[in-house]
Amino acid sequence: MTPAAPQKFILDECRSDAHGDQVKTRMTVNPIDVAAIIHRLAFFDTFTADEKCQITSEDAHFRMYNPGELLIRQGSSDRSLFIILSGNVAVTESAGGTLLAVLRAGDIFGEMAFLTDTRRTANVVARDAVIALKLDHLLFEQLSAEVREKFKDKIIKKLVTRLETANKELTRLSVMAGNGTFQMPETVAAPAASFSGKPEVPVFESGRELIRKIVSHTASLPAMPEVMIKVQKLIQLPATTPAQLAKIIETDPSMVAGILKVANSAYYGFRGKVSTIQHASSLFGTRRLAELITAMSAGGVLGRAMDGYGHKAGDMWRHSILVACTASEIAAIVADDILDSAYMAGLLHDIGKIILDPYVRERKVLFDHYFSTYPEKTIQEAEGHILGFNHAVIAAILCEKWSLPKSIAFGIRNHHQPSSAGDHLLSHIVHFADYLSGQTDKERNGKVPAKSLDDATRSIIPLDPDMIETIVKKARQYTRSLTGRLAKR
Ligand SMILES: Nc1ncnc2c1ncn2[C@@H]1O[C@@H]2COP(=O)(O)O[C@H]2[C@H]1O
Repeated sequence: MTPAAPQKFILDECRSDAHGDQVKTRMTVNPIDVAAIIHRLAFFDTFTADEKCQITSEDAHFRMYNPGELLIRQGSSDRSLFIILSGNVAVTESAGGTLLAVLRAGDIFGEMAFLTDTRRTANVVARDAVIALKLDHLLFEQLSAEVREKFKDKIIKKLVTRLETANKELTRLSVMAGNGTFQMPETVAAPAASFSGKPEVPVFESGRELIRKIVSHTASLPAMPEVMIKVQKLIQLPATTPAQLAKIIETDPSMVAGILKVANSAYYGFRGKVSTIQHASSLFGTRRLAELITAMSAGGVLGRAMDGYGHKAGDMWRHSILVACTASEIAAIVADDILDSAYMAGLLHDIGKIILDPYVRERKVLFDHYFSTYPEKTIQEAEGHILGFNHAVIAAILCEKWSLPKSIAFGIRNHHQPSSAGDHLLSHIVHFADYLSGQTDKERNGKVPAKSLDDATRSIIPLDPDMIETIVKKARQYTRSLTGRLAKR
């Protein structure tokens, strides 16, 4: 059956002006095109050709929206119903910016306010160029009783499908949170959305959506500290001297004090008091000085308190320095050509947590419940179950933004499952260093679950117990000399 094409057809293109107000431009569109779209959409398959013609009459409101344009604002009180003819829209909720759904051609939205005369429950934003049929009450009342009934049937079907999707999402979350054995806490197991108001329970984006969101917002990720950038540039040049490195920090009194404190610590055991940065830099030499400045400059980013992970200010910085030193001590034994990379990868191995912290905090109830069910599980296992990926995976995004060498990004990416990195030595070194540092953390704070050492790492880096004891001792002293305290999570 061929649908009757409307006689005349006008599209309103909506744009935001400089003040953010919506302005409409009318444009004529080939009616055959829209009639063809409507004919293809399953949504209209129960409508007769005459009924389709009624809908696409000259009074109908077909609209075009640009990518990013707001079709519905949460809390507003208009009551139109929308049917997407082409393009995609995102349904989000204002409080946490959570993505509730992505709707496509043939999907209907705005039915909640349309049916119940309540305020809009979510925002609806065009993801790309969208053409939609917008039916307000006036237009709806002008349609024949049969057509109105068919619309109502479609709305009911959509609501049923949406409820099924919400139920499936809840089941998926509970399965992800523990291979089907982990039960969601009461508050989370409640129905995801009542459709008569705000969702009672937060509906979180899937792992894939979350990664997409993070990747599309890289501008908001922390920048590499200025001092670190300068050090990285200088150490690429073979002729760089300790004095040139010292110049970077000599106007920063807290950095100078930090370097002098390390120079006078038991870890280095230099003879006599070191009281100038020039003296300290000549004693340290280029590589050690570059490491120290890098570690200190990372304090601003790594030293933040992280509510989601329960790290107090300074906790992660101390742990990172412990892993950095342990990794470079291991590299000194097994591959001294990657000493610098080992230190850097060790220092930044947990940097993905900085990006994930707000999302972990948002899902705190899930994490708390996971750990109360499985106290021996590690944070990366909890992330895998709840988010679908762990912080090491997400660290690669920041490594790219900071233009770090690919090998460092790869070593960080694989530090929790080094066997997936084959014989990539840096991945095994960072894993070994994190494992040994985890033991220090556990000694200091019994609540930290023990990390296990991958068998592949054990055979690729066969350290004997004496070597391990020496490495751990040196790394603890080094961390103490830099931070004043031992690493503690
Ligand atoms: N979880 C959800 N999944 C899909 N669409 C939704 C969801 N929550 C709200 N919406 C749609 O977003 C619209 C916002 O305006 P209304 O509240 O009128 O109607 C709402 C629904 O059509």
